[in-house]
Amino acid sequence: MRQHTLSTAQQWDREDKLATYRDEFYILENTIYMDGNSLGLLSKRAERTLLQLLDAWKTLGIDGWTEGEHPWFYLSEEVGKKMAPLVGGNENEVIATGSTTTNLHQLVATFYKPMGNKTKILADELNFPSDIYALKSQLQLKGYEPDEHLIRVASPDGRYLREDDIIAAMTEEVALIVLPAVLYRSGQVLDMEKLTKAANERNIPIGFDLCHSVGSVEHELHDWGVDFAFWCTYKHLNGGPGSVGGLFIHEKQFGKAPGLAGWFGSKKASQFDMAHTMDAATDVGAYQIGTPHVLSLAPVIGSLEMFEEIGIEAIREKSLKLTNFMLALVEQELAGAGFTIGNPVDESRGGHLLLEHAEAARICKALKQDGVIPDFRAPNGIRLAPVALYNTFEDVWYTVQKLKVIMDEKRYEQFENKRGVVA
Ligand SMILES: Cc1ncc(COP(=O)(O)O)c(C=O)c1O
Ligand SMILES: Nc1ccccc1C(=O)C[C@H](N)C(=O)O
Repeated sequence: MRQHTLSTAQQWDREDKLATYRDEFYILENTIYMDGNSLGLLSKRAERTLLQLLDAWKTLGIDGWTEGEHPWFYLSEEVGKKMAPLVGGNENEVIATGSTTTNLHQLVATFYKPMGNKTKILADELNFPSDIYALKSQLQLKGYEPDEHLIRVASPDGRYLREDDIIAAMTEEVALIVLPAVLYRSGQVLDMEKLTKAANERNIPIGFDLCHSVGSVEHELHDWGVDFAFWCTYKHLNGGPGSVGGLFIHEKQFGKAPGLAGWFGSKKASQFDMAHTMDAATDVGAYQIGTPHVLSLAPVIGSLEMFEEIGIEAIREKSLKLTNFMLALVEQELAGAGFTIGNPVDESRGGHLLLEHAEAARICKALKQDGVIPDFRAPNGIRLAPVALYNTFEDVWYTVQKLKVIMDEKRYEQFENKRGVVA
């Protein structure tokens, strides 16, 4: 295998067509940031649009809803249109609203229609806990025992899921399917097209959690026939802590009454008629509930400009090159250090890698002390996400070099092998 050196990284940085975007971000001083899959960094454009919206509040007051550069009343739809290419949706199929978990509640409340023996929700045992909590509580609301009615497809190895196992679980009893697009730990990308085809053939509504895939991998939700999807904008989309989430509804489902109704789901023209009979929007807009969190949406406007300029294909291409490089370096520099690669080594992975190690919690602490920000996921995972928009190949090189020193010198031993509060 070809031996990589620092000059390989420098050469690739010189050739990188996206290199200039790094200057658009606030790069933390003396830090290599590898945690864009939990919280992406602030860009100057995101800061600009946040300040613009604050200024609209300052100078326009209530009229900010309909005036100014980004009138707040139409913002959720406008940002939705800008996200549509990232998920492969039509413009009227995507909206910026809510948060991942609240959107999932809305979607299950809308699409889960148990009838007769068809009462089960199909999920998987590796999904993010919040999704599982939401699904269980929705079952409970309908009077079903979650342990009996939530099917969680098993993983053969605790890392990956097999699409064929999921398809085999799509039985007559299943009323709804909710799956991740990219697994939050292993980074596996599920074959959404294949799963959707199988679900459509069985007439079971299927939806995906795109938290770890949006802004990092390509999707064709409309063409695949996916019924719904939901995601956050604070990871790969760099929208900031708690930024507003995203929601996709396939047009074949338009007209379905939202399970959780609220006045922002009304047609724009009739919302302020204040009638007690809701005149719901005819597209994805119907699934909004209340007043949008405008200031948490504001940074997303600026951030998405970059995605629009570059296109997701070029982002995915660089992301894969970065993670391929990191994988090659792990193999070259860290053999014998006790790491297990916990992500797919082929390209069926999203934008992050997972290194497993019994000492992972304290290795993460040692990395942080050395200026590299990873995140730890219990019980033994180190997630590293070199982000196409702002990380360099040199960042990847130094991350692995620092890890090598930490392992060679056992520098992690000065820390307790216990996780921090959030990472
Ligand atoms: C896959 C996945 N689903 C759901 C969530 C929960 O999202 P939120 O807290 O924005 O509702 C997260 C991360 O927090 C996640 O990674
Ligand atoms: N929302 C957060 C708030 C605080 C700290 C982390 C998060 C994350 O999003 C973690 C992420 N969902 C994960 O895949 O682990």
